[in-house]
Amino acid sequence: MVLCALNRQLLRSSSSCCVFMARLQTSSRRRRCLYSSTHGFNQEETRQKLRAFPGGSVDLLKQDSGVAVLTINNPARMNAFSGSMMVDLEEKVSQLESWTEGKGLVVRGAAETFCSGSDLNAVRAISSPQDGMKMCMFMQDALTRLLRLPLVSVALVEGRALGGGAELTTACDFRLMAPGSVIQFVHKHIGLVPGWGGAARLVRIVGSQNALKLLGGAVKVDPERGLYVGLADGVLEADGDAPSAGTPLQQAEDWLRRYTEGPVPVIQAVKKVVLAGRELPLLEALQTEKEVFGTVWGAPANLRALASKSKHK
Ligand SMILES: CC[C@H](C(=O)O)C(=O)SCCNC(=O)CCNC(=O)[C@H](O)C(C)(C)COP(=O)(O)OP(=O)(O)OC[C@H]1O[C@@H](n2cnc3c(N)ncnc32)[C@H](O)[C@@H]1OP(=O)(O)O
Repeated sequence: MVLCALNRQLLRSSSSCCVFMARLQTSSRRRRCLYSSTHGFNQEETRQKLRAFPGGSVDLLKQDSGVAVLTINNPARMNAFSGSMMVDLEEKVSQLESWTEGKGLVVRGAAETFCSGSDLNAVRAISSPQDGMKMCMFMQDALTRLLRLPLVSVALVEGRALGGGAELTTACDFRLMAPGSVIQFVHKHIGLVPGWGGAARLVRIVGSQNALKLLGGAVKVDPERGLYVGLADGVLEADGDAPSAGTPLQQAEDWLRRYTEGPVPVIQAVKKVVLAGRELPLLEALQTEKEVFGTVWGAPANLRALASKSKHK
């Protein structure tokens, strides 16, 4: 009887793991958005509404190394997200979802500061609660898909990452902080809570007690505290201390290289199996791991490695 139940569970998990794999592999335009009309959400309609709040840009540089750089670019507003930048972000995530040669991603802000969240002028102008919710759902979808990219991603935090900017750092696999930088979930100070998925991701990164402290206390997280609570994965060298270390972007790319060195299909497979382990119940995660394993077993990188005599350190 137990075996039958397990078989039924495996069958159920097999179908949902295929859905998970399909979600990872469908082309970006066909990818299912987190929200639909049943939630009162229409992505194209929201895109048009957001475009009514112009300013700044989100720029994407895809490099031959397989590492892309996404820059939040609105320095006159401390890289605050205008409405059109939210649309830009979603479009760049779509491009990255279709980038078959991608292995890594650095997310950073222009002019040596990260991002100060939503453009408060746009927030004030987004009058109706319904439109506020649509912005929230639009950004939750974009940031969830950013985190689900089959790329190893790192947020390069210089200056300040505030509000939605702090939430954006949690939509990357890792966070590197420059000396003097601050990640602060300031939402409480404006009578809000995170809305772009930052609370759900923060609990998974630092645990519920630390998340409650960082949100409830709107705590200024400097590099030392970031390392202590597990929000930061590394601290950059200060410019003057080690000129050989290079610019903050060079340091971030050097740091990322150890986790993206290798064939594209293998690095993408690594991210997919970790994603499954992070998001799925055990049996579905195991099924997805099996599916992903099947894509690399006997593939060129595997056969080349088996044919070579070199020992792996
Ligand atoms: C779910 C996300 C959430 C939501 O949408 O509900 C949010 O993210 S709400 C926004 C949360 N962010 C903030 O509350 C940060 C607001 N900004 C500041 O606290 C300061 O500007 C700071 C600390 C980022 C920088 O202070 P500093 O004194 O160094 O510079 P200024 O304040 O003079 O800022 C320079 C210039 O940038 C404009 N600015 C900065 N942040 C924003 C922003 N979020 N929206 C719009 N504009 C912003 C600021 O107004 C200055 O412009 P100026 O024309 O000189 O007034």
